Amino acid sequence: MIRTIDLSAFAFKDRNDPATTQGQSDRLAAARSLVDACHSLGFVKITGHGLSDGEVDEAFGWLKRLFDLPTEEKMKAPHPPGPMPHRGYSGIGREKVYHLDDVKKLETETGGNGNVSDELRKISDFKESYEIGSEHDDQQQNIWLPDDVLDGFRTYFSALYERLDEVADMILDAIGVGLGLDEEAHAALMALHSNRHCQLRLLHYPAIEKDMSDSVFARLPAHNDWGTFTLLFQDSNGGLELMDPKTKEFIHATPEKGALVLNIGDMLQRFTNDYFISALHRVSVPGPDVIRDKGVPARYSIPYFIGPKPSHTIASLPQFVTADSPAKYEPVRFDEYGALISKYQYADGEKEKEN
Ligand SMILES: O=C(O)CCC(=O)C(=O)O
Ligand SMILES: [Fe+2]
Repeated sequence: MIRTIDLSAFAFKDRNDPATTQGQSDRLAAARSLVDACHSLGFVKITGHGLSDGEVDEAFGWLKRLFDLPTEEKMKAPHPPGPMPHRGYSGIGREKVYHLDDVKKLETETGGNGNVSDELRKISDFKESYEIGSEHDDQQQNIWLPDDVLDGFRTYFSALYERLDEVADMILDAIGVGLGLDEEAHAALMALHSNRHCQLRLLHYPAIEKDMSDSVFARLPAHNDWGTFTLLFQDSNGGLELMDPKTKEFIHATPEKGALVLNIGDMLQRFTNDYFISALHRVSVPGPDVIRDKGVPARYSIPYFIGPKPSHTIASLPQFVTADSPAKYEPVRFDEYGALISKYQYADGEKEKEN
C-alpha cells in the first residue's frame, strides 16, 4: 500500500508556526514520515501540500479544454523535432517513453547501426501531451498557443508552474528536515531544485474504445523519471502504477481526492547513494478482454518534474557513503544525463541528425 503523508505542518506556516514547540514537533514528525516512506518505497501520496481541491479541479478543467481542441488548433504550438526544447504540443503517439535498459539492449543488438528509434516505436504511446517550463528558463523557451485559440492559457499555466514550484520547494525542505541534514548538506539538497528549470507536463490518454481490442499500443511504458522527484496530480480514473522495489510488484496509485503522488527520480537516488530509490512506474493498458468488454475511460494527469539547473553536477552526499553502503555513482552533470536518456524520445530529431 502507498502511504499518505500530511504535510500541512509545512504548507500552512500560519497555522503551524515553526517558531513554536508544537509547530517544530509537528514539522519534524511529518518530515520523518515522509523520509521513511520515500526510503521504503520511493513513492508516497501527499496531502496538506497547499493546493486546494478547487485549484486542482480548475487545472483539470484547463486540460480538458486544451485537449478537446481540434488537432489543427493544438498544432499551433507544436513540439519541435528532437527532445530539446521539450516544449509545446505533441500529438498522439509522437513522443515515446521507454526504459534506459531497453535502449541499451537495442543499441547492443543492432551494434549501433540499426534504427533504435523505430524499434522502440513498434508499440507507440497512446497519449498526447503539452510541455511547459518556466517563463525565465534561459535554455528552453515556452511554446504557447496563440491567445485566440485558448484565451488565458498562458497566464493560467505560467502561474500554475510558479505555484507548483513553491510546493516542490516546501517538499524538498521537508525531506531535508526529515533526513536531519546539517546546513551545508541541506543547501546541497536544495540545489537539486532550480525554480527556472522544472517542467510542467499536461497529459491526456484518450479513451480506449471497445472496438480497439485488436490494436497493440501502450499508454506509458515502465520508466524512471530522471530528475530529483516528480509531483503528480491525476484524475479520478487512475491508472498510474509504481513498482515496490522489494517485491518487484506494481502497486496501483489509487486516486485520492486532495492527494498528489510523489515519486523519487534518478538524481535524488544518486544524491542519497540509493537511500531513496528512483521509482519505476507506468500507466498500463488492460488486456484485450477488458477492452472488448467495457473499454477504458480517458485519463488526464499533470506531472511536475523537479530538477537542478542543467549545468549542476550531482554527487552523492558524503554522509550516505559508508562502509556498509560504498559509493555507487560517479558525479554526473544533469544536462548530460538527461541528453542520454531522452535521445530517442522524438524520432524526428534523430532522423534530422542523420540527414
Ligand atoms: O500519467 C501518469 O500518471 C504518469 C506520467 C509520467 O510518469 C511521466 O510523464 O513521466
Ligand atoms: Fe514518469
